Amino acid sequence: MAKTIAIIGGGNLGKSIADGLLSNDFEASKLTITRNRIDFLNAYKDQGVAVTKNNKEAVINSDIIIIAVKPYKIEAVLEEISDEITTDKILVSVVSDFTIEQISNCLSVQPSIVRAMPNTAASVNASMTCMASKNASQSDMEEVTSIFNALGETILIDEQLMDAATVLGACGIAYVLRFIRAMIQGGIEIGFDAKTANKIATQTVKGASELLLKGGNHPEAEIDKVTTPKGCTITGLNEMEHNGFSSALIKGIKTSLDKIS
Ligand SMILES: NC(=O)C1=CN([C@@H]2O[C@H](COP(=O)(O)OP(=O)(O)OC[C@H]3O[C@@H](n4cnc5c(N)ncnc54)[C@H](OP(=O)(O)O)[C@@H]3O)[C@@H](O)[C@H]2O)C=CC1
Ligand SMILES: O=C(O)[C@@H]1CCC=N1
Repeated sequence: MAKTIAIIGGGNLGKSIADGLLSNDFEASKLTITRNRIDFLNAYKDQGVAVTKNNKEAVINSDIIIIAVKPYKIEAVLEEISDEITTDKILVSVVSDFTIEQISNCLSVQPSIVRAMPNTAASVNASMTCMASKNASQSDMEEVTSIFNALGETILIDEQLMDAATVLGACGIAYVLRFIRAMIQGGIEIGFDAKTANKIATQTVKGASELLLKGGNHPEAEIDKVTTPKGCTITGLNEMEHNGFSSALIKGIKTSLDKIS
């Protein structure tokens, strides 16, 4: 990760990426972050990151440009920086619902363009990042992959699945957090103080994930190990299903996808 990086749009996701990079000992002096309200980036400035409103300057000074503005702003930003984009730079867009072709159409020259869909867990190096490209050279793709590998896990997908990746991986953080919050609320109702319920719920979610990530089993195989016949787990689990637990999640995921596409 020796190249210089600009994050255009230092908001929630842009800052998560910056936090992940800096915690991986990426040199602050090689990172530029832009946004309009640069006061909100003082913590990065204090660490030696270049903080500016000037997108053109950020692009000129950087090898890899990560665009992290809201979808309705990307066209204007690409038009603004188009003259500064050269073919030796790598353009990475984490913007949802804006295709590689649309990005390409906003540029006068064609650098390697990569669409990446990380999530806010990039800040703690635990992102799931789905990536797609059409024109990136192998070495440019390796460069981008190494950045996102440092921030968590990466997989290459067909660009057609990028909206689905946005829902499952990026929105997914919110779905899981709402699940954890409900666990905590339930934990408090059955007797724990909020802090203890939070600790038990979060570590249990981490443990369940690790069982799948490290053990490689299907979730139901692990559930079978917990459900004693006539026991409290299956009784509670079935009550959740009677109330639409799995169905609510699946419907929510489909509704999120309908909203993007
Ligand atoms: N948040 C998430 O979990 C995820 C978001 N995404 C995608 O990432 C993108 C950013 O989302 P998110 O971080 O949530 O949004 P935010 O609104 O938090 O961040 C966007 C940032 O862009 C800045 N900005 C606006 N206009 C410009 C400009 N002209 N030049 C430079 N910076 C500008 C804003 O700064 P200011 O407020 O100072 O104007 C703001 O800090 C979106 O396209 C979203 O779809 C993808 C995956 C996950
Ligand atoms: O909710 C949104 O629109 C964005 C896309 C992925 C996460 N946040």
